[in-house]
Amino acid sequence: MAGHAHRASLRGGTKDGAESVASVFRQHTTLLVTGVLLGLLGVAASLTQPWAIGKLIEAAGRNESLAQPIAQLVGLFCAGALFSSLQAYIIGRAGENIVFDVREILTGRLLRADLTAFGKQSQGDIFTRTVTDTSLVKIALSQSLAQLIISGATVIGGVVLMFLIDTWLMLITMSCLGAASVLSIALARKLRKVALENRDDTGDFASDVQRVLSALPTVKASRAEPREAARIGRLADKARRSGIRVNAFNALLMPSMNVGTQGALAVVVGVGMSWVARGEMNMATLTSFIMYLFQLVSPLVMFFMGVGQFVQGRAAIQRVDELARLPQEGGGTPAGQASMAVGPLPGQRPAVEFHDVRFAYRRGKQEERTPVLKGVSFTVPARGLTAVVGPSGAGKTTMFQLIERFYAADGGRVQLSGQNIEALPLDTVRGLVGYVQQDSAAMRGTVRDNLTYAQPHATEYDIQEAVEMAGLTSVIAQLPQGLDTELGDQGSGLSGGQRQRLCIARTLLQKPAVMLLDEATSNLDSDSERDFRDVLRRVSRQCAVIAIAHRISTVIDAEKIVVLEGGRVRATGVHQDLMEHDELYRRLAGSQLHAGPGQVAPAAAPVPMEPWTPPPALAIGWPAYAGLTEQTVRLRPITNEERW
Ligand SMILES: Nc1ncnc2c1ncn2[C@@H]1O[C@H](COP(=O)(O)OP(=O)(O)OP(=O)(O)O)[C@@H](O)[C@H]1O
Repeated sequence: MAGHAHRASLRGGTKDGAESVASVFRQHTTLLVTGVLLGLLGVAASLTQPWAIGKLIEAAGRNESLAQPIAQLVGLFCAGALFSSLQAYIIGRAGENIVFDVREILTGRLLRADLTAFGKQSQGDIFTRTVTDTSLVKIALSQSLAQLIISGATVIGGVVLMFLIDTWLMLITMSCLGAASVLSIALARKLRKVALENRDDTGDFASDVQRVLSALPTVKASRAEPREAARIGRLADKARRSGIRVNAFNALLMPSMNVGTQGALAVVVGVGMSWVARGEMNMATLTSFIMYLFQLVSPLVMFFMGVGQFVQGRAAIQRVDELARLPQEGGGTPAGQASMAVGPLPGQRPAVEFHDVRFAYRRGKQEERTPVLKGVSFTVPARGLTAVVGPSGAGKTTMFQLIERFYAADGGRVQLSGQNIEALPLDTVRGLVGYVQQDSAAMRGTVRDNLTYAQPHATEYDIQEAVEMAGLTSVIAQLPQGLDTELGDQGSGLSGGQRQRLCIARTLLQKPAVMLLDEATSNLDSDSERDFRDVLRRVSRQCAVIAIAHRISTVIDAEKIVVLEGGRVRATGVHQDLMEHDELYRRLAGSQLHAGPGQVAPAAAPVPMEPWTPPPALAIGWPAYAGLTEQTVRLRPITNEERW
């Protein structure tokens, strides 16, 4: 429980992600310490073995019974094997738990990352850090750390016992090992540097592969395969070269220790045998000493292998911590936000208000700002269709991103039904606002998964209604498994227009209080677009619909049109007024907005607001809004009486 509470606090708002890997490590110290203790018992068992062999040799020399020394020796072998396998299992288990927790925390922080900060990271590098680097963290914090402690203890224990056996022989051994250790430590330092370079190079390689794969049709259409293959090849080669350097230092690390131990062995055997020949040392003592020296070789090698792995793991820990430090949305307190109670939002206020809103995206490392919205003010009524038109780059989508609170305004105020959206919990804002994006975001998974993504517990009835309203019924009927047909990445398997309708249905199912449509009809054919206009009319009686429109047919139906130019509201009004008084609107209506024959001439009469009863088959089950309230939209199931 404590561990979970701790993890929750980490997810919820660690200011400095650098603590996260260390904190996870601390949660697993009990298991790790148990593993290390078992390993130390194994060390004790193996350190006693040369002593038992010495006893066996002495007993044989004295012609005594060998049964007891042999039994002792076998017992020590078995105990050593048991303890070391238990230690390996427990440390391995702790390692898996560590990597699970690190990945869980990292995923949580990535999903709640602030979009400005997230946008600066390459997705391939994020992927490498989340998958590969976390595996290295596991190895560093479990296996190599345990290996360092256990083999370190074996070496220390062996050294102490060898001192007790013969001080001079041990001093000779120490001087050989000391020289080798100095070299090994220098190599380990260098290894850490090249390991970090290699992790970065691997991240760059992964980023580029991801970049190309996500735009594969563009690559093919541009005949860029050879260029991309060469470019990715160069990055792969850079990773290969730094990988070889890592390997070279790793390869030098162990032999440097081996040379030290082998040198020590040669000297000890030579000196020891001459002492035995002169009768200054007995054979059993020399055998025990040499056995300890042999026993020292493997732990010493393991120790320096552990150093190598730990050093590489530290490079990975650094990269994971950097990623965990990504600034979080809404101050990084999503858990608190989601559970915060919100009072009812007043019903008579406009659904959305922009008051002198200013905003600039931050680009590059220096966070250079180019103003995009330069004091935008307008209001959107609680019901009805508001169209936003303007030249490309005017800031229309940016306005939507501020309403969704993907970004915070630099100045001014964005209000949802009279409340500053900065003061509302993020979860509430995103529950109230439904967003059909410009590029119709669909995902790998079934059509049903895609439809119910914002409303996972939607009933079959609601799903059918949304599908019907979005004009998807015949499309789904033709799919091999209907709603359960699998789609590929980015919803491949459907046409652009079908994907767009899928996203519209998803948003309809969410029953938002404010629906944002970013060129949502751009991929629809004329018939589908006409049907969708009918849907819009019905939906806009239930909630505020704000549509970025490039078709005049959408715009002439609007109760209000906002003309945006260069990050400023240039004019607002209805179609006929704007045609008469706004030069840009007239130009847009004549060119960029596409009119079907006979569609432009009459100014559309405003859609009446009186209650309207739809045919039962089309009722989507929207709540009858008295106003925008957390209760009606998010918390309370919709009753039959509330359905329209
Ligand atoms: N993530 C971003 N980072 C930096 N600049 C951005 C980002 N998104 C948009 N911009 C810039 O902000 C400006 C407004 O973009 P926006 O997408 O809001 O325009 P728009 O009016 O919706 O255009 P369009 O009709 O072409 O979709 C553009 O100059 C664009 O280059």
